[in-house]
Amino acid sequence: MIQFSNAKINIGLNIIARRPDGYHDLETVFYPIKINDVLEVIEADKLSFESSGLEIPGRLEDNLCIRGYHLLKKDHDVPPVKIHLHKNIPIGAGLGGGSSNAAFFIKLMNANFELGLSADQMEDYARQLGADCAFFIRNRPVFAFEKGDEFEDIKLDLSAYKIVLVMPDEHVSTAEAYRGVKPAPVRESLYDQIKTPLTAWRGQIKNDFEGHIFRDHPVIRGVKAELYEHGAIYASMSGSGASVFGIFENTPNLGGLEEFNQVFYNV
Ligand SMILES: C[C@@](CO)(OP(=O)(O)O)[C@H](O)COP(=O)(O)OP(=O)(O)OC[C@H]1O[C@@H](n2ccc(N)nc2=O)[C@H](O)[C@@H]1O
Ligand SMILES: Nc1ncnc2c1ncn2[C@@H]1O[C@H](COP(=O)(O)OP(=O)(O)O)[C@@H](O)[C@H]1O
Repeated sequence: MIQFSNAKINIGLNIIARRPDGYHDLETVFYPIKINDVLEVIEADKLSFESSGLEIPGRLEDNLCIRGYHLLKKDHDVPPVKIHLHKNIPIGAGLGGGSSNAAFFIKLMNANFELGLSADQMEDYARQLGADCAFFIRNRPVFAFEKGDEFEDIKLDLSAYKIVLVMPDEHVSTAEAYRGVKPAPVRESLYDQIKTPLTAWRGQIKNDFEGHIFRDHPVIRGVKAELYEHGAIYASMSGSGASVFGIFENTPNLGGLEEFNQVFYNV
C-alpha cells in the first residue's frame, strides 16, 4: 500500500513554560501543506527499510518508521514489512517530515493489517514517538497545546491564498531551538488571534523561536524579510526552522531568492 505523507507549517508558536519532564508547554496552530513524501509498506519475510530522494541522516533503528513498527509490534501481531520511503520534505526544516512519516506509517499498518485502531488510539501511539507526530493522524488544521500533542480542531482555510515556502541552506535542530528560548505566559491566546483577519496576523502572531534563531542565523531572518518585500500578507519561520513560509494573495516571483534556496510554490 502506498500513501502520501505530507508536511505541516506552524502558524504562531508560543513557548509558555518548561515542564518537569524537560519538555515545554506551548501553543501553536498546525496547518497541513502539500509537500509530500511517499511511503510504501509491503508485507515481507523480514523487516527492512530503504529510502530514495533526499538523504535521511541518523541510524536506521532511529528512523521514525522503524520506531513506529516496533511500537505497534509490542501490542499487535503484525508481520515483518518492507518499508520504502521517498523523501521530498526538507529535513531539519520545521516541517515535521519525520513525524509525518511515523503517523502515516501507523495509519498504513492499521489499514493493511486491520488492527482496528481508532483515531484516538493511533494518536496515543504517535504521541509516544514525538510531540509533533500525533497531529499527522488528524492532519487537518488544529490549535495545539500542552507539548503540542493535544488538539482542538479549528476552522482555517487558506486555500484561496498562495503559500510559498523557502528552505534556506541552514540547519537548526529542534533541541537547539528549545534550549535557546525563554518560556513566558501569553497575554492573548493564539486560539483567539488565529480567528482575526489574515491582515492582522503580522502584528500579533509570533513564533517565539525566531528571536534567537534569527540572531544566530541571519540568513533565515533575511528570507522572512524578502517574503514581506515580495508582498506576503503574513510570513514566519515554521516551527524550529529553518524553513520560512509566506502567505500571498497571488503567487509571487521570488527571482533572486531561488539562486540560494529551495523554493516551493503554492503548497
Ligand atoms: C518545534 C516543533 C513545533 O511544532 O516542531 P519542529 O519545528 O521540530 O517540526 C515541535 O514542538 C517539535 O516536535 P518534535 O520534533 O516531534 O519533538 P520531539 O521529537 O518530541 O522532541 C525533540 C526535542 O524537542 C524538545 N521539545 C519538544 C516538544 C516540546 N513541547 N517541548 C520540547 O522541549 C525536547 O528537548 C525534545 O527532546
Ligand atoms: N523518516 C524520517 N524522515 C526524516 N527524518 C527522520 C526520520 N526518522 C528520523 N528522522 C530524524 O529526525 C530528524 C529531523 O526530523 P524532521 O521531522 O525532518 O525535521 P523537523 O524536526 O525540522 O520537522 C533528522 O535529523 C533525522 O535524523
